[in-house]
Amino acid sequence: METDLSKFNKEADFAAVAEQLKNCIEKVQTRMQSITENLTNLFTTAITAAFPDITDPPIVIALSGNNPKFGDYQCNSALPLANIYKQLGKKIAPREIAQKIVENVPSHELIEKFEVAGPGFINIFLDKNYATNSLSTIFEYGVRPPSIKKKLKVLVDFSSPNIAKEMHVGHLRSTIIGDSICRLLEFLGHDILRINHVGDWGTQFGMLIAHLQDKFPDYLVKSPPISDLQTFYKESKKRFDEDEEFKKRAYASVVKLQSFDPDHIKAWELICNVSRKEFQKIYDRLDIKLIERGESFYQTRMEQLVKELANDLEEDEGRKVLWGGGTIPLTIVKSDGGFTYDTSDMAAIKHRLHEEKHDWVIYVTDAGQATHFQTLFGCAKKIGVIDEKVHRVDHVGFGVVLGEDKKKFKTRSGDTVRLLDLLDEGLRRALDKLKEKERDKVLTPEELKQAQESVAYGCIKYSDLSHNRNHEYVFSFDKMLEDKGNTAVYLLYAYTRIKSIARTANLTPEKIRELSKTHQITLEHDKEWKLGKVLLRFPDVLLKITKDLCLHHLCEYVYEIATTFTEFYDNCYCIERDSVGDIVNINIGRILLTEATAMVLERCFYILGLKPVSKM
Ligand SMILES: NC(=[NH2+])NCCC[C@H](N)C(=O)O
Repeated sequence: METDLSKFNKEADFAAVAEQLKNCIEKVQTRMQSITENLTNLFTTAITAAFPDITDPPIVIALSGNNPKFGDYQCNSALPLANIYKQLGKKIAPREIAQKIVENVPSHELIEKFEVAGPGFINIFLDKNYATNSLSTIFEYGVRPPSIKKKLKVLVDFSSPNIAKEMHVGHLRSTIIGDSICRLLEFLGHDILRINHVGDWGTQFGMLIAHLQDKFPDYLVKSPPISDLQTFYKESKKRFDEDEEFKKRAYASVVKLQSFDPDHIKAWELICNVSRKEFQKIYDRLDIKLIERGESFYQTRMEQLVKELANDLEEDEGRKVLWGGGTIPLTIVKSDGGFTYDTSDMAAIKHRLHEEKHDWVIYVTDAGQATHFQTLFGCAKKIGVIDEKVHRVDHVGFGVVLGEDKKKFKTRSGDTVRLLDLLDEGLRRALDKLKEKERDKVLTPEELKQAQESVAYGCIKYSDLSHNRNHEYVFSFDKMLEDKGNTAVYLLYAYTRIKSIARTANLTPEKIRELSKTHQITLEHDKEWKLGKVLLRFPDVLLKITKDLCLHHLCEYVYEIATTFTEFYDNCYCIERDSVGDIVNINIGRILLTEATAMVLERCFYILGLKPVSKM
């Protein structure tokens, strides 16, 4: 390339180039490249250049199947393009289209070569040098997320149990799925607010407070002993159903509470605190961080909302409802003048999108509430609260939890399962499993305890996340504690095995990082290459999950890493020994690949809320 030096404004250009370079370096340091995104961009360029007369051409990039003959990725745009031309009355053979596309793809370090195959598939072969360099950056900068278009303010509404009622397995699912979504979006670099939208404001508080006042008249000066809120709830409910006088007082209490009468607020706080303590025990055990902002938070906003909506509300048998284009309306004001779950959700979404200016709000609840959220979103669009051009809202629904008998998850005696009991059982069963494998004989008591907790909580979280959340799911400790198949136990073991390889070779992670400066990951052997390519898909997997918020994609990916690693390890020596078992050779390139695998796994585990242990 020739440069006209007379036009070269040295300082300004130097500064511009330096700036560009700095940006490039920063990008490599903080972000990993998404192969699918890169290919999509390249093929968009190629197809628009080759076929400028087609607006919005189909860009279809997919992973090739298992046969290396078909390359690593495919562009399958030629066939649909041929169809578009056919409809326009032009006959062009798909193979010819494919050929023309290939000729127009700009050269890129990612791609070694293309092959047009069959009726017009474009097989794409990744470049090994690119792969080696890309994987090596992991040692220097760690496992990084892919680029995002814009840093978003995201609110995730999850867990959200109800005060004075039992937190049940449905809430456990919401807690696990919601936490994992937060971890993923945080890792991608978004700004996340984790909100526990607890049910702390319904009419049930009237009867609870009235009952509290009767049973512990000195509650304002002495904390009442109501550790067993369930029983307390049942007692007050019984009185509410049987005693007209009490019922009246209960209603009066709600009114007083909702107008913030200090004594009623005090009673309400006492009751909420009991539940809060119980919920926190679960969150601490599962290492879940959440900020409580319950329905009560919206009381004054609900009052305001009703005023603002005066012209949009319709009378319906004494109720005031809001239609949003769906089959049912939201009930904004009940016939007795009170507010509902709908009212608080409408006030909440307005607060979230307009006062707090979130770009994206995610609700994680059971699929049974799908209609509620559809209606909420429909109404919010209608009254201008959701602007589809700038806001994204998702209801992340999930199926019901079933027992091993495929019936609703219950204890043997038919009661709802207490979550703390469930976690305790997990701990017990995890310990049994570790003892069965005689791990108690090799681990220190401290290591054993860590392994026990990692397995117990890990298996509960993982079995939930690894199932497509849209389906119902059978809760089975036997299944989740199996050490074969896509289970937490299998994966945690796989991870410790991978970590032990370098340990056997006497190489610490620090030493391996040191070695990565002078040695390269090897991707020569078929199985090395296969594993390397799986690791490079990490950014793509994360981007895919941001679209449908289905974490099972990540679980499938983790499982694929573990099984591909096993294939590699069975075929490629990392450490060679002589006949008496002494180490005679360490293959550094393979140790590097092993460590990169462990690092990607660690990152995935983190997003899934699993805590790997290096010894198990
Ligand atoms: N904004 C919301 N509606 N969040 C979900 C609340 C879940 C509700 N408390 C329940 O137990 O079903």
